[in-house]
Amino acid sequence: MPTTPHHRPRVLVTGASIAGPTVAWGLDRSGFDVTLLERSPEQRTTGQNIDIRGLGRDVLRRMGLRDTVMQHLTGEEGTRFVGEDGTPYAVFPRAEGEDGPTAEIEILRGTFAGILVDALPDSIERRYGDFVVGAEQDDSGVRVRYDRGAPERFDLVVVAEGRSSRTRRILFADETEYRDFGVSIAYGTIDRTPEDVDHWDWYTATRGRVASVRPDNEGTIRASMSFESEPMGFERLPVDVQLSILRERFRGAGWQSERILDGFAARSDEFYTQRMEQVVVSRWSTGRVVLLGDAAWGSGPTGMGTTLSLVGAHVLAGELARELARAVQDGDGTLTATAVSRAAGQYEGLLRGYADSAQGLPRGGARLMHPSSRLGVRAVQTALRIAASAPVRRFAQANLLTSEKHVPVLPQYPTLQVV
Ligand SMILES: Cc1cc2nc3c(=O)[nH]c(=O)nc-3n(C[C@H](O)[C@H](O)[C@H](O)COP(=O)(O)OP(=O)(O)OC[C@H]3O[C@@H](n4cnc5c(N)ncnc54)[C@H](O)[C@@H]3O)c2cc1C
Repeated sequence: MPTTPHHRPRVLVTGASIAGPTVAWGLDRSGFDVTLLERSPEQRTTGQNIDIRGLGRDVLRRMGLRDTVMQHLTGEEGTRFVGEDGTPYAVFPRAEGEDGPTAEIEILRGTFAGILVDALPDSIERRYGDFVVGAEQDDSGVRVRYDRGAPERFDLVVVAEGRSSRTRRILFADETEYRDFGVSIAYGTIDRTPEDVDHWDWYTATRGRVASVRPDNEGTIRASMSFESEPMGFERLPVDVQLSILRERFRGAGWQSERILDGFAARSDEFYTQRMEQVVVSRWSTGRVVLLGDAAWGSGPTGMGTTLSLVGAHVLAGELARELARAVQDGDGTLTATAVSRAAGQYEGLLRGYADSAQGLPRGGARLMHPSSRLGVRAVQTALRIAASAPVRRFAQANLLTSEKHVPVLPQYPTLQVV
């Protein structure tokens, strides 16, 4: 259990979604004095289905949260690839311990972030509605400047601000590269009808267009539409312009396209778009500032972002806990810059290959799932039909449909285990 250090190093964690609360929880338990800062004025509750796979499940267990999470699943029973009339041609059922397109643990992002934040003890200071505008380091710490609040000093800053992290743009601009996958995606919530089923139904049309609908546990349907395109700033356009581009692009696409478009327009406050691109940062820390989660390795949607965030947060907290325990043993618990670098190096060493393999789609991979011709659509259908057939399914799920490779052995961190 945590020793009480003479000095509780002060840590600022920015971002209260998945990675931020998880690392904050672990650091607090290990003897750090944690402040969790979220830019949004209140906890963000939106977001669609996210998957928790593989090692992510182990982290949940260690945190004692698995049972709570299992009570809040979306209820998705599997994934069906369907033709224009809605008839499935390849089906991947959800199965315990198996990670197909529908993972064993599917939960709405806002629900999961809420569970993580609710698990935080009162000893963690939570602040909403401010963000970092600058950070200067010296031998003994980091001086952080905010948009609104007065500057403060910390021993360490963990940046868990998601894919478009502002603090990363300030401090890691030269180390960051963005890899474009050639696809834009639109997400929204639409009304549920009696015809809807509890499967994720996925439809591939010609001209690089894909649409899907999936159930949630709130009585609505989560829909998405993606299309192959050159980067054109679609994601930054006003919502009404995005909606009309999408309508034009999906004209004649068939299946439930018109229904989804109407649904997006009806609930435009829940409509948002995302470019499929991967953030690649050549190093995840600079001195006492460490990147974590989508801020460090984000791309999407690969189905692995949440798992990686859980695992990364657990490892980073665990490695910093080790360094703090050593600093307490050897002195007054003051965390030197060398100790922080050592922990950050261990964390990057364990996570880098895992994150790269999970987040980096094979070249052309996203485009392959968005064929342009009828022949291309038929080729995708054939590949999926084969992948869904027993006994290929188990192999495919382990090797093709999920890209979890270079999986590290999760070290044991005594302070991060409640059970
Ligand atoms: C609103 C929302 C909806 C999402 N919807 C989906 C989805 O439908 N499907 C899916 O697979 N993934 C979705 N994601 C992404 C998914 O949560 C991540 O891929 C994954 O869980 C990794 O989480 P993360 O904590 O690293 O980053 P994110 O989940 O992206 O969280 C980053 C957090 O940091 C906050 N933040 C941003 N900038 C700052 C700043 N400068 N200072 C302080 N805080 C800041 C954000 O408000 C957010 O709460 C969504 C994320 C968000 C924030």
